[in-house]
Amino acid sequence: MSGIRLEQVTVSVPTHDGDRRILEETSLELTERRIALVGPNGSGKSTLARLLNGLVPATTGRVLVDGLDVAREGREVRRRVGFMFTDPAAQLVMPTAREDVALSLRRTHPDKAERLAAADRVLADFGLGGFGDRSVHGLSGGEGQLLALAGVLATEPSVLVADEPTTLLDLGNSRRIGDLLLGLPQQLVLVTHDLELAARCDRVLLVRSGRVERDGDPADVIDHYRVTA
Ligand SMILES: Nc1ncnc2c1ncn2[C@@H]1O[C@H](COP(=O)(O)OP(=O)(O)OP(=O)(O)O)[C@@H](O)[C@H]1O
Repeated sequence: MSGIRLEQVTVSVPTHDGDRRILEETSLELTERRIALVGPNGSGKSTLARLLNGLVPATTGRVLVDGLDVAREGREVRRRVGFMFTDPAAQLVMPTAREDVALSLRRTHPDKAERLAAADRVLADFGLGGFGDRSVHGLSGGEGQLLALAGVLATEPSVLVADEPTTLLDLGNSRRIGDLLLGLPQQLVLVTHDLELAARCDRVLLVRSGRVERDGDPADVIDHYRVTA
């Protein structure tokens, strides 16, 4: 299992009346396979998640993934850390489903014909067998999220960070994607408002007002969140 380490990390953003701290000093060691970040809107969950692949830079402190400093070795870190957005439209960039997955396979399959054939196999593995020629814009929310997950996993990341991946989905698709994510062999860092899903993780962090307020056993942390929400 890979290891994520935050060393005295803060995040501040510039505003019209000076810098605003959106993540207070945070030090963490994340080694469990499935980790959920829960907490109120605007508490800093996405900020914490985005630090892990450099989408948000640390203002002070360091973020390390498998010993690699995200600020210095961003390229190598992004190879290891896949990121899944709430809205699949944010990450589906090619015209068709096949081409979109193929884009993720560039490194492992330099030959184009082989790459497209491999993309079809990936689509079939995700239950999207007949979708190769479909436009990425014409997919339903659940199909789009499945395709986004197929694409990010095709890059063979050792960590998957998923920012509210089930928020836009109906109950059935939400379960399907949730089950898929929790069953992955990779380390998963999941931002979610779905407390049932969070409860199935190995560790839960409650983020509130830019700090990790509780951290540990899912049932304990979720109970605390419920009574203090
Ligand atoms: N680039 C930015 N510039 C200014 N403020 C920002 C920026 N990014 C985040 N913030 C603010 O930082 C706070 C934390 O945002 P963040 O997106 O991390 O919260 P969150 O817990 O993921 O929220 P939600 O559950 O609503 O998605 C919010 O008040 C947000 O408005």
